[in-house]
Amino acid sequence: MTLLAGAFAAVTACSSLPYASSEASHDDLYNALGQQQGIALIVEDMLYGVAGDARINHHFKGVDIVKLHQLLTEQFCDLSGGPCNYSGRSMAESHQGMGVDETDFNALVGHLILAMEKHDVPVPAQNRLLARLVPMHSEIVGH
Ligand code: HEM
Repeated sequence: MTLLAGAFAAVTACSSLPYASSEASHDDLYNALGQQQGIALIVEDMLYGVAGDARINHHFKGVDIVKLHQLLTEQFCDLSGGPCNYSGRSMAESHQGMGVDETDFNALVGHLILAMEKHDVPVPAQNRLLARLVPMHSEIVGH
């Protein structure tokens, strides 16, 4: 298991903890990610990481990356308590038939972690965003 996958597994194991039980901490997370502009840069770097990763970039062949960047930015903004409403498809619908496995999932999350590191997002805030992605795992992997 890679270090990053291990880190994600640790987050998964802790996902029942009350990370963000109040609206205030939602807003804090949005701010810690650098608001709209910071999130857009994080998503951009994550997608560059994905594009350069031969383990997973075949999944993204032919995908409209500008649109994907816009939807991911909107989704993370929404999830972190920012002033956005995610307008894309459900995770189940958009990943249906893709055959995403555990390794693919951890690889993408690894690029997200690296992008957050690059933009100096504090580790507790990184973990809070990852914890909010955990419930999507079962809709994305194994379909
Ligand atoms: C935390 C994990 C993930 C999140 C939050 C996520 C989020 C999203 C979002 C918001 C979209 C846009 C939905 C739409 O088009 O309406 C999307 C599309 C897509 N995702 Fe993911 N995703 C995740 C993991 C993965 C993984 C692991 C892969 C493959 C390695 C993947 C491959 C794709 C592809 C190829 C599309 C474009 C689908 C299309 O345009 O038809 N995703 N994802």
